[in-house]
Amino acid sequence: MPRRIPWIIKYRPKKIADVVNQDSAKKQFIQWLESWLKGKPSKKAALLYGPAGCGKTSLVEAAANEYGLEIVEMNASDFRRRQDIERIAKTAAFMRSLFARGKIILLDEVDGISGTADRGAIDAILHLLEITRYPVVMTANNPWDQKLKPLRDASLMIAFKRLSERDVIIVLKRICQLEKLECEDAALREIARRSEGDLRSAINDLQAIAEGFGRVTLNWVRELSAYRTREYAPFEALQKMFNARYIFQAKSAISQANIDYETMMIWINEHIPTYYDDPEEIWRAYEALSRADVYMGRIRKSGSWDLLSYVFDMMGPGVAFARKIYRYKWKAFRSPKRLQLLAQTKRSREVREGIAMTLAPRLLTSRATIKRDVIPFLKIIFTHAPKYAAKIALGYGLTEEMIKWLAGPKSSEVLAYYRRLKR
Ligand SMILES: Nc1ncnc2c1ncn2[C@@H]1O[C@H](COP(=O)(O)OP(=O)(O)OP(=O)(O)O)[C@@H](O)[C@H]1O
Repeated sequence: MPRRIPWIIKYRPKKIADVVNQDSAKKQFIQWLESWLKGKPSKKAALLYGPAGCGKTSLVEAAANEYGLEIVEMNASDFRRRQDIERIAKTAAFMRSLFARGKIILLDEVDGISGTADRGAIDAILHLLEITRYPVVMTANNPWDQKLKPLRDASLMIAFKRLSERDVIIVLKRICQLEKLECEDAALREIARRSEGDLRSAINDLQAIAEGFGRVTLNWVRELSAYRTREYAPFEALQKMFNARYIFQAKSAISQANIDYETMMIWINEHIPTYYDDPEEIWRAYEALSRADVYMGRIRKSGSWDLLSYVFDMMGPGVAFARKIYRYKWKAFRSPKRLQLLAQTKRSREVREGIAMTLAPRLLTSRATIKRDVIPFLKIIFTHAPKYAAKIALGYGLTEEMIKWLAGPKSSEVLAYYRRLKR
């Protein structure tokens, strides 16, 4: 599959003038930025707020481009990690060296913090504002949560408007021209109407249709939205994914499965050989799935959820288009063995977890250590020394279910002593 650049990246505004509409926001922002560059900022931070996909981040990027500034960026999921805030704070506090470029510190989606009940993150940002030598820009869809009041008070508040259908159509038309795409006006109007002013989603729809069908017609726009409105059971999602004719069908089948994407990955992993029998197709499908797994690993490590779209690209289209030619094949996709095993052992794993949770605070060690080092010893004691085991169970407050789990065939003996002691 050729490497695909998302159009929201390819057609990001490069200059301030490319940011459609938002004249008042642009004016306020540039005045504020210039006050910084002259060394006399009116406020240390600006908080750009407004609906999704209306140009907040785009304006910051375009301005940075025009003024030759570097963007140091963080998004809300990073705010919970203190060391990251400190890393930014250090960057912000250091003197500008002779050759270093000026910087803008961008804290995207600060409204993500309000849900975390994390006062520490707000304090860390306020501290950053005290020491910064660079302009700090925050963005939010909804900055009105009570928890964000200290940030509002410390910032110049700049409102962005929801883009009109007309604005959205202007941008879509430009992209169609640059991509030399055949586009029906009615189709662009429909994409714009459905986007409700979110240009990001409108551009993504345009790209999905263009790549799927080569032409942008009203019919294809309707087809795409019909695909979006359903949830699929996993076996149904696999059927649709493997038999998809178009990239967007494979992708939406996966993203609309009614299970989480990690479980979906287990389903796909098990069923690649169910669907494919050509070794090269199997190899290519696993290659794509392993890339999805690599992206998932990066998301888990860094919290960069914007990579999730690539996970879906690899799991869905990547696996489905591993085929050499298109042919419809109906296959029965059963629940993966690994999931069945996990379901069978679920209760047992819960009891083991319960023992670890009960013992960890008493033995002043981690749950992992209890599971690794302590439980195996307890099992030996519970199966060989019932009287002693009963005393341990009583002393540590283990439940009868936990005793049965630890004692196995000796359960009745240990329980008899335990009940006697309890009386
Ligand atoms: N006013 C605009 N003019 C031109 N392009 C825009 C505009 N608004 C959005 N876009 C396009 O949509 C994409 C997403 O926009 P952007 O990241 O600026 O949205 P945002 O307002 O920061 O949204 P969010 O609150 O969801 O982060 C950009 O890459 C750009 O291509």
